[in-house]
Amino acid sequence: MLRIHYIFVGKLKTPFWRSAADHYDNRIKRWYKCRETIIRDGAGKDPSEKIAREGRAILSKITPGDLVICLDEHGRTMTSTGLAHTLQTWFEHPAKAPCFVIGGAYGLDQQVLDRADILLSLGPMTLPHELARVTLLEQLYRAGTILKKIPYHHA
Ligand SMILES: C[S@@+](CC[C@H](N)C(=O)[O-])C[C@H]1O[C@@H](n2cnc3c(N)ncnc32)[C@H](O)[C@@H]1O
Repeated sequence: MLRIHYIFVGKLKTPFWRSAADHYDNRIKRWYKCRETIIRDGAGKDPSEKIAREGRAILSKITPGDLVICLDEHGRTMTSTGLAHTLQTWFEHPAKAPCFVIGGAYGLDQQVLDRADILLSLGPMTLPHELARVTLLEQLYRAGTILKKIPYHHA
């Protein structure tokens, strides 16, 4: 089964984000073996310390088999069809599995961004990390339906 790894900072605490994420996650899991790594929100009041602590934890969870895709509003944008086809090419790389990384409230540490193979933007506006997570999952579900020719994406 094709694999996807997620690294997310913080648990989804708000019930409606949790429920929306589960909705797409349960569908994606029919096709792909998904592994979710949750990084604890960095303790402390100083945002730069939090980001640095979270960054170290994220880097420690990335394995050599991960193709690192950091979600970042300054990254490259793709259409949903483009993501589907790109996902297909990532899946064809036998030694690597796509690993999607989403930061916490203050974003991702520069060292994590530097480790990324790809920076992927969901659009130029800044989303709360919970919504970025749900949007990513919906787009991965959509990509799966495009690849499997399931009538969900009507472009
Ligand atoms: C609240 S945002 C952090 C914003 C912060 N200003 C920054 O420097 O990144 C939390 C996380 O959600 C993700 N995110 C938010 N908006 C995004 C977008 N438009 N495209 C891709 N990822 C986004 C990123 O992974 C980001 O680290």
